[in-house]
Amino acid sequence: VIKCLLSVASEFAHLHGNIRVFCRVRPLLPSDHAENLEHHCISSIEEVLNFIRVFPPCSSQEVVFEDISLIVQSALDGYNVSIFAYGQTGSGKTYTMEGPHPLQDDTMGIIPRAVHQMFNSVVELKDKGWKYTFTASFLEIYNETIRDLLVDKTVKKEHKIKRPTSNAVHVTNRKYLNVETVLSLIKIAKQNRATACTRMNESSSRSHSVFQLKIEGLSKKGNITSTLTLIDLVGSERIDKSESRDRLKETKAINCSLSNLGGVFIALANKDTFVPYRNSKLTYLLQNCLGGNSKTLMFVNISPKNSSFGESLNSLRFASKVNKCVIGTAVANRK
Ligand SMILES: Nc1ncnc2c1ncn2[C@@H]1O[C@H](COP(=O)(O)OP(=O)(O)OP(=O)(O)O)[C@@H](O)[C@H]1O
Repeated sequence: VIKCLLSVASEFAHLHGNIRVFCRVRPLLPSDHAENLEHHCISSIEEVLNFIRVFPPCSSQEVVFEDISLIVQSALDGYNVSIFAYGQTGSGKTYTMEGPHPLQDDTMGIIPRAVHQMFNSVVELKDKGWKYTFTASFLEIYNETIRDLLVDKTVKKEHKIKRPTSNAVHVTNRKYLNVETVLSLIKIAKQNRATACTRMNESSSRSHSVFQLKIEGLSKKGNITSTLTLIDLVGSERIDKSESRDRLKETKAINCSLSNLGGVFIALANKDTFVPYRNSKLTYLLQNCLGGNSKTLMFVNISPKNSSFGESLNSLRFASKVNKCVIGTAVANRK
C-alpha cells in the first residue's frame, strides 16, 4: 500500500495543474483507538507526501487558513474562487470547512474565517474608495435534490437551477442573507444538514453543502463582481465499505456526483468542447465557478486510521487526477 501511495504522491510532485490540491491529515481521535491503530500509517502518509502542501495532524485551523487566505482575498479583486473539501466520511471535511463548534474562535473553520477576513478587508478598502456588498446563501445537495440550509427544515420549497444567461446561474427560491447575519446562521445550517447513520460515522453527512458569498464592489475606478464558493463534499467512500444497504440509492447518487465532478475537471483540462456540467446538480450549480475564469482549490482530507488506508489511497488518486488539471489562467470580473 505504501508503494502505491508513493507512486500517487510522486505524480503530485511532477504534475502541477492550476487547480491547487492541499492534503490535510486529521489527528487520531480517542474513539479511533478502539480500532487497533497502527500509528506508523500516519507518518507514512506524511513522509510520502511531504513534498506537496500537506497539513499534518497537529495543524491548527489558523495555520490552514493562513495558506488559503490569499486565494480567499482574491475574491475581493473580482476572481471567482471555489474551495472544496474532499474525502471519506470522518476524515475532517466539515471540521476544515466549518469547524466543530461554529463561531468558536480558535476552532473556526474556513467559512467563518473567510467571512471575517472579508469584513476586515472591506474596512481597509473603504479608505481606498471601494464599497462592497455581500450576500450569502447556503445550500445542500442531497440525493440530487437541492435544499436551502438557511430556511427551516419544515419549509418545503422546490429549488431548480436556471441559467438565464451564459454567465449567470440562479437557484429558484434560494434565500440570500446579508453577511452580517449569516455567521450565526452557519449553526442553523449545520443542524439542517441531512445526516444518516453509517457504520463509519454515526453523524455522517450524506450531502454536499455549498456556501456561496456573492460579492459586488464599487469604486470610481471600476466595479467587480465575484463569488466565493466553499463546498463540503459528501463522504467519498465506496459502496461496499459503508454497508448501509437501505441507502444504496443514496450512495450511488453520491458516487455518481463525485465522479462527475472529476469528469468536469478532466473535460476542462482537456479543453473539451463539451463539459458535462449538467450531469449532476453540484456541477450545474457551480458551472460559473469552475473553469478558466476561476481559482479552484481542493482539500483532500485523510483519516489516519489504519483501516482507512484503502479509502485514503482512493482519495489521493482522485486528488492526483484533479491536480493534473490545467484549466487556464483565472481572469477577474472587472469593469
Ligand atoms: N484537524 C482536526 N483536529 C481535531 N479533530 C478533528 C480534526 N479533523 C476532524 N476532527 C474530528 O474528526 C471527526 C470527523 O470529522 P468531520 O465530521 O469533520 O469529518 P467529515 O469528513 O466531515 O465527515 P462527514 O462526511 O460525515 O461529514 C469529528 O469528530 C471532528 O471533530
